[in-house]
Amino acid sequence: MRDRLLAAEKVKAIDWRDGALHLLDQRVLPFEENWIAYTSAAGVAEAIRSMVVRGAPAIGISAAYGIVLAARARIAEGGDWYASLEEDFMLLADSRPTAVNLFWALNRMHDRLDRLKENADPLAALEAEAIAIHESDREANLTMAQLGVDLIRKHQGNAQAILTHCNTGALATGGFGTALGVIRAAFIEGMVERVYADETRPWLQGSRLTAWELANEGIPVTLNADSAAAHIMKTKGVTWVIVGADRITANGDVANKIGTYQLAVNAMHHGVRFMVVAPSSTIDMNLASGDDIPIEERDGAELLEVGGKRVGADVEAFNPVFDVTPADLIDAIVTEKGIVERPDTAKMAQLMCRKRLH
Ligand SMILES: CSC[C@H]1O[C@H](OP(=O)(O)O)[C@H](O)[C@@H]1O
Repeated sequence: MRDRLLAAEKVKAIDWRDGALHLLDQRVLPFEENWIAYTSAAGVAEAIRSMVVRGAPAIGISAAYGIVLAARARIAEGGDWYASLEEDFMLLADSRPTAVNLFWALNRMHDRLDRLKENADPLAALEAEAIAIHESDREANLTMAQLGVDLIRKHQGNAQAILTHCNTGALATGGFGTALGVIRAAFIEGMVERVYADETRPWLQGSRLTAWELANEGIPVTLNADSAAAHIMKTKGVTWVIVGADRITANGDVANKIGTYQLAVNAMHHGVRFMVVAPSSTIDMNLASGDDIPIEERDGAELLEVGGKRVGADVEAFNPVFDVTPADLIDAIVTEKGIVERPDTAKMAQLMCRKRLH
């Protein structure tokens, strides 16, 4: 199956080349495909904050390359570059609060720096680490896609209709996608009749990004309002809700795009299985439960405007962009280390002790 999946890799959001980080500007997709080149940590931090690049794994990968850019600049400045680099680590860490992949990637880059051998070339080491983070996410995507398909086969044989939320595809990751990677693989294996994609207000990752990715590959996708999801589960033969994650805590609670929690409640009510797909870089064993996850609130203008056009009255707008789904509403968490069905603290701890499967 892996070869079939590799052949299906079409879109990418991140490109490290000629010593610069090139990001596909996701604020203007699907209407424009515009790449922006970044050569500074400050630029990458702003790209993450303003969602030029978004998606938990993609944010972490971009931040890792941001540290390479920062180290190059600090070394060129002269002086104690190691100390001054801390400022760039903090700048990138402050870009968005919820996706733990950002902090996982920055910690991994810092750890590489701290393990530098005497007389080693710091730039070469940091660049190799960032590329390894990128490549390992791509590999994790492929492993999770195969595991997710096996899980669907185990429970359904064929997945008639799947509902998904936000964008968890190539645009949110280092390659094939997390939840959307499972959906892509299931389609390739002839197991998907239709994908229902929540538009995912207010930033419209579903209608602008997921619908674009799936339509480009001939995967049957129907766009729906977020508020139609429960009715679709009730009337359209949906067998799985498959979503991504931005942070999974030690007990299996999952922070993901706002609207995920209500999908899980509705899935439980309608007997629809609920799958979360995320690499282990999304698992934060330092947090006991989802109550401790910082939930990003963005500018209310994102609710009051679409495409720069006002769509709401002049009132205060509350715009939390993530919510937390409790573990007891989740049927399975699929990672590159394996699957946890009916997650709990003990099972999550066992998972994190495992090696990657591929
Ligand atoms: C592959 S995980 C993508 C994850 O990130 C999204 O959030 P955002 O678009 O705000 O970065 C959403 O929560 C997705 O599930």
